[in-house]
Formats: sequence, structure tokens, C-alpha cells
Amino acid sequence: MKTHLTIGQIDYLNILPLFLALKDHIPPSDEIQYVKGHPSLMNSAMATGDMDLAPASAFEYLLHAEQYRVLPNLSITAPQGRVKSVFLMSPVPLAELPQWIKENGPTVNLTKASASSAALLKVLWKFSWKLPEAEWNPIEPGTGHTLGRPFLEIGNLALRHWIRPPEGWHIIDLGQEWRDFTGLPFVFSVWIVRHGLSEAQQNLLRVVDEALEKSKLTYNSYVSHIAEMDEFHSWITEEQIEDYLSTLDYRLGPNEQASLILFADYCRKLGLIPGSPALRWAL
Ligand SMILES: C=C(O[C@@H]1C=C(C(=O)O)C=C[C@H]1O)C(=O)O
Repeated sequence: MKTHLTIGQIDYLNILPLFLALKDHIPPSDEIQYVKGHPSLMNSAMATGDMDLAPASAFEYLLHAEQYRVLPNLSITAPQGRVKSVFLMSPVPLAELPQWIKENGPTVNLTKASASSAALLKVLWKFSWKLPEAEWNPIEPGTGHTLGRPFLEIGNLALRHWIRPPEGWHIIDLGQEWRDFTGLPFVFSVWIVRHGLSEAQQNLLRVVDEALEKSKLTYNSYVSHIAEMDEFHSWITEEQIEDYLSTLDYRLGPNEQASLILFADYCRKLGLIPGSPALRWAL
């Protein structure tokens, strides 16, 4: 019977301050371990049961809901629409894509790091933009701009494009597009918990959840520390970090839940998930 809790940490700026605050409350120990990676790695480790808790892709919850529960008050959401780190990068403006596809073929490259944003792009493509059928092609993160075709990028790699827009590419913010389409904030990530934790793990989960609630109140105080980190100081300023984090929200209130359920319904219509699951809470 497992007595420790393995927590996944998406290694993107979008959640870093919350993890810095969390680790100040609960440093790594024999009981609590942290494992870093991109969202798809979280999703697969959660699906195989190697991980117990992670801010994974919201889509992963919708796909395998029977295996999971959700922490009730946490997400990664773009409340005002724009997210600044989830983009369809296109060689032409959206309005010219149908003609471009006719001339250049239907392949659209998708970063393998994503599940939610890949599904979101498919939903917008069909139901909002009503574009001709695409061929979705998974590629390594950070390679899309070398291939000359429309591509999805997420996380820090996409954020770099927002800070320094690459020449010859049009940036289509998928958080904004979902907001324009539905009037709701898109939920990229929810904190999913493996269903069937041992009693010892369930007790640890309560401690982690309390620490996360406290962390939500103080995460802003980590901005200057982040700006000085090796990983960031060469390409993003403290003001830009502050600005980026102010576009994100970690709540999972009624609007966010409504958005998630609506998204599930579109995913179901596209055949990406077998049915629309309920939100079942971990605590
Ligand atoms: C907001 C973002 O959302 C991320 C996108 C995810 C996905 O597409 O599956 C999962 C988790 C989020 O960290 C981002 O990439 O910056």
C-alpha cells in the first residue's frame, strides 16, 4: 500500500509561482515527491497510475474521468480570454486559411506536449471557424516554426512567441478564440487526483490541498525571484512575467466549470471522448 504522494509539476511559467509557494509549505520529502514535465507527461503518468496528483490537461480528465477525481477549487484558466501561451501559429491570417489549405494541403502540426489545447484547436476549427477538414500531425514541442505549416504551440515556447513574435507568422490566441465563441473562460488544466488513494495518501492530499489554498494567496510574491532564475532572465522581464501571470487564474468557480462541461460536449460531438463526464470531486 502506497503511503507517499507523487505530485506532478508542469514545468511552465503558468504554474511555477504556485509550485514555489507550495514547496515552501511542503518541501520534497519521503512522503511528498514532485516530478516535473510537460502536460502530456503528466497525463500519461496519471493514466498509468505512476502519479497521484497533478495539474494535468483538463482534456485528460474528460477522457479518463472514471480513473480520477478533481481538486475542487483549482485550475489553470484564462479568465479574460487571452492566454498568451497557447497559439495556433499560422502562415496567413485566419480568414485566408481555407485558401491556403486548398493550395498547400490540410496538415496542421500539433505539439505533443498538449492534450487540452490540441482538442480546443480541433473544436474551434470545426465549430467556430468552420474550416475544411484538417489532418492533425503530432510533432515535437518547439519544432513547428521550422516546418512552414500551421502549428499549435503551448507553454513557455508559445510565451516566447508572444514576447518576440516571429516574422512571417500570425498568432491566434486560442483562449481568446474560445472566449469569443462561447463567452466563457477556457480551462486548460485541472488538478486531477488518482481515484483509489490509500488512506495515508488521502490524508496527505488534505494537507496538500490546504497548502495549495494558502499558496493561491501568496504566489504573486514570487515574481521577482522567478525573473532572476537562469531559466527566465535571458528572455522575459519581471514586468512581462507579472503581466503574463495576471492574465491567468487558478480558480475553478461556476463559470470555469460551465466552460469545462461545454468543452466536453464539443469534444464528444467530435468523437474525441466517448461521453461527457460529471465533475467528481476529490475532497
Ligand atoms: C495555459 C497553458 O495551458 C497548458 C496547456 C495544457 C494542454 O494543452 O494540455 C495543459 C496544461 C496547461 O499548462 C499553457 O500552455 O501555457
